[in-house]
Amino acid sequence: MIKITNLHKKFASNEILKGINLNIDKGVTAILGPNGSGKTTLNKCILSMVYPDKGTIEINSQNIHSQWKYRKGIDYLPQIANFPNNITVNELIKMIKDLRQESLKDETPLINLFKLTPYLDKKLTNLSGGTKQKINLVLAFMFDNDILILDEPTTGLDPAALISLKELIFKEKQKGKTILVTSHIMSFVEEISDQIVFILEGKTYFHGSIQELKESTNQSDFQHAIANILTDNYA
Ligand SMILES: Nc1ncnc2c1ncn2[C@@H]1O[C@H](COP(=O)(O)OP(=O)(O)OP(=O)(O)O)[C@@H](O)[C@H]1O
Repeated sequence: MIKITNLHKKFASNEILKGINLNIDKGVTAILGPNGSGKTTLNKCILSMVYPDKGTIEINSQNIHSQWKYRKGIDYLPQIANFPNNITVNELIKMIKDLRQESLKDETPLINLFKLTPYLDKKLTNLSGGTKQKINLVLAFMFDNDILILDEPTTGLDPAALISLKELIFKEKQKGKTILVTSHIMSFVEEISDQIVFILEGKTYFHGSIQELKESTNQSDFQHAIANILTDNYA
């Protein structure tokens, strides 16, 4: 379980998180909110890639402040992955394995799932955006930790890869993992999520199930429920 209490973060005078309180349980939790609302910043605080100004984050009842070992227990798909462009896919996979030095699943089923075999000896610079994203997904799913953070996992994926991604997420969820997903694709969010967190103006505006969100916004359709929050607050 991830427990976030009174989390604040600002960049210079730009206040992004203004007192986030959240308890994130096992299953799939979607972190939603408008562009720039702080979803990636929240993910990075959980990973200690960004240090909060105030507040605490506990993972399995341990405060992560000044800790680093806990990060080995989190698999992460960044929104933008910057790897050296002149190495091959095989070299990248080996590099990440060497860096993380931990038990991992065999990546071959993931390579097959995303049909990446023809690309293994190609340099990253020669790959399309969608193919790079599939490789990033392999890198995120090839370890087997209890927490998985996926920041915009659908970016650039073709429909077949999108189905494969959904299957993967379901499989990992069945294992009892805690999975955080950030996405602007509401149909995807609706299919995979158990819980929705909506961040607005630095605070947790809503946390609950999709059904609860529909009821609280008086909408029968998920996409309209989300749109309703935005128009209510920005119209
Ligand atoms: N390292 C940084 N330095 C300065 N400002 C930053 C930094 N990281 C993020 N920001 C700012 O914080 C705000 C929130 O960014 P963040 O990426 O967390 O939003 P987001 O909700 O993930 O957005 P999107 O939906 O567009 O991906 C933005 O205004 C961004 O410019």
